[in-house]
Amino acid sequence: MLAIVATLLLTAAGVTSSPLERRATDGLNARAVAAGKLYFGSATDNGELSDSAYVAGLSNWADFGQLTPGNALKWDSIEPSRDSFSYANGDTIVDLAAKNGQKLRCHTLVWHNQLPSWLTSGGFDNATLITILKNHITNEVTHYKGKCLHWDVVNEAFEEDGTWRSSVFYNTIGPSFVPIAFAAAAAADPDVKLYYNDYNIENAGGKSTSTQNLVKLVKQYGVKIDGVGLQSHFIVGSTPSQSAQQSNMQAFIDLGVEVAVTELDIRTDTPATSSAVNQQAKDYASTIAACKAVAKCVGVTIWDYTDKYSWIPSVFSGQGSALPWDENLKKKDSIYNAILSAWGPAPTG
Ligand SMILES: O[C@@H]1[C@@H](O)[C@H](O[C@@H]2CO[C@@H](O[C@@H]3CO[C@@H](O)[C@H](O)[C@H]3O)[C@H](O)[C@H]2O)OC[C@H]1O
Repeated sequence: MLAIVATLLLTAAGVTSSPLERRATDGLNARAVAAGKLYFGSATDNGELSDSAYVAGLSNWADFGQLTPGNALKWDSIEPSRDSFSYANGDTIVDLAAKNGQKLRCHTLVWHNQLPSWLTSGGFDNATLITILKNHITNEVTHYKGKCLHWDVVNEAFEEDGTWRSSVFYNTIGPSFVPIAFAAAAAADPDVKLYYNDYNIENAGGKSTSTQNLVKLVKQYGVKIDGVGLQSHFIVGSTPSQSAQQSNMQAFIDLGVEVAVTELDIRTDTPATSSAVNQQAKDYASTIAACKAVAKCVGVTIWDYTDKYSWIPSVFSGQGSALPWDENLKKKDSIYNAILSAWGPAPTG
């Protein structure tokens, strides 16, 4: 009723909404929220924030209700020298999300990559490395206390066959580096949701089973773990089916945690053919539909929203074109509309 009165008053005053303004109430995030999810979001990075057209798209809440810093919160960025913390890049993205009314996924505290050399080459013994680990987590989580919806506490602890990954943390401390990390994060911010995050765990298999065992391990230590992040870096045409993704999500949920799709992109050989783009639209839709169908899948994040800033071509030679916006920031209608439809009806009122 209020909306009708407001519309009548605005119309009487000669103010009518353009198609663009009407559209701004609908979008990828608006549909996710209408479907009962917390957000549809995008990763971003500091270098891209000087591109005003990019920032305008990223800041559109109707499409993106959550931001994830792609690099700014990693160890080499935050603690480049021992016990010297540098929050400027992280704060820039945290402040942008707050200004836009967007939630924040904080990524990531403990990962084998993007570590400073003082840490990897320090030759620290078990006790000293545990002190360093706790100090890093306590300092960073305290700095962002109250700002993050989720923290990816530990990222990618397993090899492809599901065995523990060789890393400075595992090699020195053993598997208990994981519960130690979660305990330090929980102590620094008791309200933030704490996640384990990995790739190739979106389907049943050895790596997913090992991740389920990790959830049990953290709980056996009496330590809080709230969620598992399914990165979902997929290849066009070989993404897991919707039902495979759903049953895998459910296996985690049955252990008492929630799940989120945290880094979705679907790469193809470049230049992309029209049949690849059509298949990508179907593949995006099946992941969205899986998350929609599983109540405790809380949201979906794409790993940046435009091919202009995708990490894929720099890592997978000859591949790319993995995101719903192209290199000119132009929306790929078939993919965008497939995601909209998979979330379901537009919000009303
Ligand atoms: O030169 C480096 C550059 O290599 C670095 O690239 C980032 C690498 O990490 C990417 O995110 C990861 C994607 O895979 C998942 O497995 C991880 O969870 C993510 O963190 C990120 O998108 C790239 O930009 O960036 C910093 C440069 O100095």
